[in-house]
Amino acid sequence: MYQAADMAVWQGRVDAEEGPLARRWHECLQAFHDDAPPGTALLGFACHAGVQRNHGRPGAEEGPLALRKALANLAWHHEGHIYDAGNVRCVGDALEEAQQELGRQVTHLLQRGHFPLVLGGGHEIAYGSFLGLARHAELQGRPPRVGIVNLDAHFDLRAGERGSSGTPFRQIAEACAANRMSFNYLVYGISEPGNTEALFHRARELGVQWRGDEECTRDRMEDLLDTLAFFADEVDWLYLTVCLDVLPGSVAPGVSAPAAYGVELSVVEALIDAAKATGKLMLADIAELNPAFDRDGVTAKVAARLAWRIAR
Ligand SMILES: N=CN[C@@H](CCC(=O)O)C(=O)O
Ligand SMILES: [Mn+2]
Ligand SMILES: [Mn+2]
Repeated sequence: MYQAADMAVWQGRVDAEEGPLARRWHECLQAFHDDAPPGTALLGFACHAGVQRNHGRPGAEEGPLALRKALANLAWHHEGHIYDAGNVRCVGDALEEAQQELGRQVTHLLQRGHFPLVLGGGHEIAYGSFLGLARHAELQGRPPRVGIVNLDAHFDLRAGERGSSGTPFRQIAEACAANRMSFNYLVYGISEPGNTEALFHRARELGVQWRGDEECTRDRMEDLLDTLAFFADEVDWLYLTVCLDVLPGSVAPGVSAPAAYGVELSVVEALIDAAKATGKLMLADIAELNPAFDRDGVTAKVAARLAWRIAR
């Protein structure tokens, strides 16, 4: 179900005596409308049905609201327009409908020249985001080669009849095969204890590229960035998806499955910057923010910092 933006959420401190350079997001963000000039469009995906189906800890349906509240007070260092394009809300267990609706909204934003930044929501967000990008490609009349860059402790390539937060990239792989699109998937931060051998096998079968959490360190940055650059060279468009459980549990406790090890924030930010620097980034989302398990709002703040950086 789609809900238009509730601009009452965008509240915070006003430093009026400092003039226009002291503005914050809540003062600059605009409600999306169909004739809005191209900009970054925030779209919430209020959903944890996939997390529930995946036996995780529910709470991520409140993620978009917590993320907006954390973004509201951040300093505005941005050029251009940023819009709140509302929420897609999952009703009960109607995950498939919610993903289809998310896809429609993402396509709508892309067709009008915007950069959609989708705020989750469980990682089931990825299937809906991708559907939107794939439909946009179809409407453009040429199927581009799309590369998916996932920052995540998990492959999320699980098998099974029903979709969940553990299956989106396997579903995307199947959708690509059905539409004669290549499946190009690169994951940074894979935890070996957090993914079964079956998942590593599936990743190999599908030609997935990955770097483990222990490899995603500052002293290996050159390799990490080279890998991203080679990957980006082979595709026309990039879709960046950030699963907050890629970060150490001490940095991001407010997720369904906090990481024992995790990738440090500075590495995550460098990878985000590198994805942006390719000039091919069409779409991004931030998944798994779960305010019910957050500590002092710190995970929401980290998620907001990443959204801030993506939008910059
Ligand atoms: N989106 C999360 N997916 C993970 C969750 C792992 C866990 O709950 O421990 C997965 O299915 O592997
Ligand atoms: Mn994960
Ligand atoms: Mn994930």
